[in-house]
Amino acid sequence: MTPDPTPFAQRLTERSLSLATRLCLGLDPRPDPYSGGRQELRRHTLEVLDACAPYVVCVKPQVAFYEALGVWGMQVLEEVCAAARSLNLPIIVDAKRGDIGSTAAAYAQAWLGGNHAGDALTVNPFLGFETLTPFVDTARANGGAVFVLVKTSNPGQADLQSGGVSEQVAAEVARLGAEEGEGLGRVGAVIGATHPQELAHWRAAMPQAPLLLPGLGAQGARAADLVAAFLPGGTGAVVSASRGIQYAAGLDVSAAREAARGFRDELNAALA
Ligand SMILES: O=C(O)c1cc(=O)[nH]c(=O)n1[C@@H]1O[C@H](COP(=O)(O)O)[C@@H](O)[C@H]1O
Repeated sequence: MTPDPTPFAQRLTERSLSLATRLCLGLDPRPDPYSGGRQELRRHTLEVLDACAPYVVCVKPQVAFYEALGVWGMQVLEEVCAAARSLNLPIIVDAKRGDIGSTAAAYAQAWLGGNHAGDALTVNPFLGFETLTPFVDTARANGGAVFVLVKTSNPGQADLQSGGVSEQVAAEVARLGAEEGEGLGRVGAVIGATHPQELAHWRAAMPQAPLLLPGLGAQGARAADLVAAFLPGGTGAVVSASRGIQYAAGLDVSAAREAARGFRDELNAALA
């Protein structure tokens, strides 16, 4: 698979502006709702992708949901990524990887390398900034990007992410972005959409970072509260929802489409 040569952030911006959307479709298939078994899960997930594609900037499969289904699940992930590619949808693989440098290099090769499943990857900085290098280098070589966890959406994030730790990670993201030159770079940041009062701060701290804001819908974040995360012109950030779209009304694919359309419209109205 030949990677798209256009830098990832540019792909996001172009698609965002041409389709007037800032929504990222999370695809996290859970086994419970499918009385028809695995094939129903596979078919439904692909149908939701197809139905929602016109309303979203990009797609974000969380790999845990596919890993939990074993080898078969990983094949479904490959299918989801192949379908997204054929729809020209940028793919953020949400795997939150991080390890010592040599292992990080293997993770980077797995998720961002030549046979990559995706274009961008969420990465965990807990093992130190030196361990981000293989991810950033591999993303650079493939036109991809990384999204570094800076301030996650969950209540328990405060245990480890307060006390200046997130500030240090943000400073490193900003430093890496500055190395890239002008404009949005290939090193982005994850900021939970559940922290609306902090968004202006994080946007200013990482001026060149594309931001990924998860937490819309099921975790209680609201589109109207997220404007401060965006750059002028309403670019520079994408907001993701998973359960709130795929399972908006059971397994009803039309309801998933309407949920995606609704989130898109709410984000656009907030930014108008
Ligand atoms: O990196 C992420 O996407 C992420 C970071 C974060 O801080 N919080 C968070 O919820 N996520 C992911 O975003 C998705 C949220 O799913 P929903 O709560 O169903 O919309 C899941 O795939 C989470 O793993």
